[in-house]
Amino acid sequence: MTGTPGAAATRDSETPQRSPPCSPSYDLTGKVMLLGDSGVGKTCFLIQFKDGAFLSGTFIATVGIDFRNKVVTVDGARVKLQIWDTAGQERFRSVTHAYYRDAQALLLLYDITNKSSFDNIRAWLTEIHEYAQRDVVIMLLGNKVSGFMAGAAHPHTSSPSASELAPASLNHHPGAVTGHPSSKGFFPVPSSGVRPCWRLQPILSALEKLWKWPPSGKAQAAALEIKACPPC
Ligand SMILES: Nc1nc2c(ncn2[C@@H]2O[C@H](COP(=O)(O)OP(=O)(O)OP(=O)(O)O)[C@@H](O)[C@H]2O)c(=O)[nH]1
Repeated sequence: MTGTPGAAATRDSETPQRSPPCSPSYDLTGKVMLLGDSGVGKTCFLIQFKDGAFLSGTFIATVGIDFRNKVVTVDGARVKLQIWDTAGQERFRSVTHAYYRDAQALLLLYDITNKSSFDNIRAWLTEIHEYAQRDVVIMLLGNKVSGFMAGAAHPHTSSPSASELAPASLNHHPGAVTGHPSSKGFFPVPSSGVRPCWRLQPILSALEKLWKWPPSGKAQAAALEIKACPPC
């Protein structure tokens, strides 16, 4: 005789008893990565997204990679954003490259007070084109807007043109994304133009919803180039 005493036997013709499936607390999920030089504010950006707080104090560089989830409701759908914070330091690049492949959106940050962080955008784009999906949406975000006046010309938007950044497909959002107190009154605005692929739209809408911090004030953002949706 085989079998475990007391165990319910199940014949092929019978449907096994299963516990009801857990209903996830979201309808859609999207993987988003934060990229950019060390010190541009990626970790602060993530903390601001997740907890609505600005991480001030001593700068502690990220080691490797970390992520946080945030569920945002967009048009009645619950979108779970899995936001990955990567280390900006060169020595961790081989670790972070492995995570690019299944990301739907990449937020590429630079520090508007640090020109080299902007100049390095091109190098970041080269890496992105090598390791990320071809149709990934890339958004360029200018951080640390302290002292930057709403509507004023952005220090670095005049230098690179869309064609200079090509073949990257970017939405350019200078803004106070990390919520530093001196940056209040600014936030990136959604770009207009070609709508991204329908598959990515809920994820982008969720991101844009998160960006609407703080609720008052607006910064004018220049859309350098907008990604055309490849055929699905
Ligand atoms: N003035 C100002 N400082 C900021 C802002 N965002 C971040 N910082 C500061 O910039 C420093 C670096 O921030 P992090 O978020 O740790 O930078 P990071 O890009 O994650 O750096 P790595 O982990 O090395 O890649 C910290 O001292 C922050 O307090 C901002 O909007 N304004």
